[in-house]
Amino acid sequence: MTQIPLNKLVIIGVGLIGGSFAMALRKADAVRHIVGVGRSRENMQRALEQGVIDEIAENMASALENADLILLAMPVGQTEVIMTKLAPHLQADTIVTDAGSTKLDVVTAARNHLKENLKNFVPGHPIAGAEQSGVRAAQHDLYTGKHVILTPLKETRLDAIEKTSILWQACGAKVSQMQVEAHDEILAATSHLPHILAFALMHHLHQSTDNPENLLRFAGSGFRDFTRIASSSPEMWRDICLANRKALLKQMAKYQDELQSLQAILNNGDGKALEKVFSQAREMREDWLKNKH
Ligand SMILES: NC(=O)c1ccc[n+]([C@@H]2O[C@H](COP(=O)([O-])OP(=O)(O)OC[C@H]3O[C@@H](n4cnc5c(N)ncnc54)[C@H](O)[C@@H]3O)[C@@H](O)[C@H]2O)c1
Ligand SMILES: O=C(O)C(=O)C[C@]1(C(=O)O)C=C[C@@H](O)C=C1
Repeated sequence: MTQIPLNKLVIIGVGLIGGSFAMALRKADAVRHIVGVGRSRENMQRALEQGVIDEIAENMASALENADLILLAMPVGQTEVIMTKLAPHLQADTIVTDAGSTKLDVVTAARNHLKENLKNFVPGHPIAGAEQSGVRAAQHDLYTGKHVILTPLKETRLDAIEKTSILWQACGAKVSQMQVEAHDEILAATSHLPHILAFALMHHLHQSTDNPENLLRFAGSGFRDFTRIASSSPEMWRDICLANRKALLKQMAKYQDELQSLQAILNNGDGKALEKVFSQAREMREDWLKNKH
């Protein structure tokens, strides 16, 4: 009989991401017992009833006792407080990993709080998700075929990285490694900027009309595609934008330059220049779709 990789898994923040990790590992027969640590009693009760977790933690000490692996899957703004709470109860061989969308802030919190257990910390980020949140939205196949980026520290134990990779692979994901700073720069461009643009567009429309129903009555699928991610959790995106604000502000400044350049082209009625920009943009997107793996 093959050995089950995890005897006890602890999920802190049993929402879309933590819940989906639990469901995927259970489906893969990779875990025996799952304990959830939560903020809202209602969400935790639902997680228990859905069979996503086996137990709601009474307190951090009992939750962490004999844990093989802890996944932090709450909004990144909660990382400091959670690390402060879990650090005193960590056992020497428990792996701690996370799913946060930003990495420098999370790694800094780990350096501040995990002390001798820093070697057990494997920072991670699944590039998979949705605009819905809460355990109700969790799915066992959320990570199938998706990338997971690990940003291990120089102190991280190799076997902890290996184990975390194996677990994400058991969820169906493709695991890569990256430097923390590179991660935050890249994700500012491909995830954080698009989200802030989608929120900004909806907010701009909200501010620009007294009659939103009338304005949006004939909005079509293009509008739906562009604004889907503006339905995402405001709390989660507040935390991400603040945590990665340096890289995000750089992207926003460049994006404003792009808009200004398009404004000038339009002012000049320069159809040739407009078509050139659109062609380059389309080509890049088509190549990405073709090569996506
Ligand atoms: N949603 C996405 O698309 C996506 C993708 C990749 C990574 N992430 C990251 O994963 C994490 C979770 O995102 P999500 O989409 O699952 O959010 P979510 O809102 O669905 O779940 C987060 C859960 O954490 C709980 N929580 C909040 N504060 C807590 C605390 N102090 N202690 C314990 N539980 C607490 C909330 O009650 C909620 O159930 C975030 O850090 C986010 O940046 C999200
Ligand atoms: O599909 C979505 O709704 C997402 O926003 C997922 C998405 C993204 O692609 O930007 C959001 C945040 C993450 O940290 C990773 C993935």
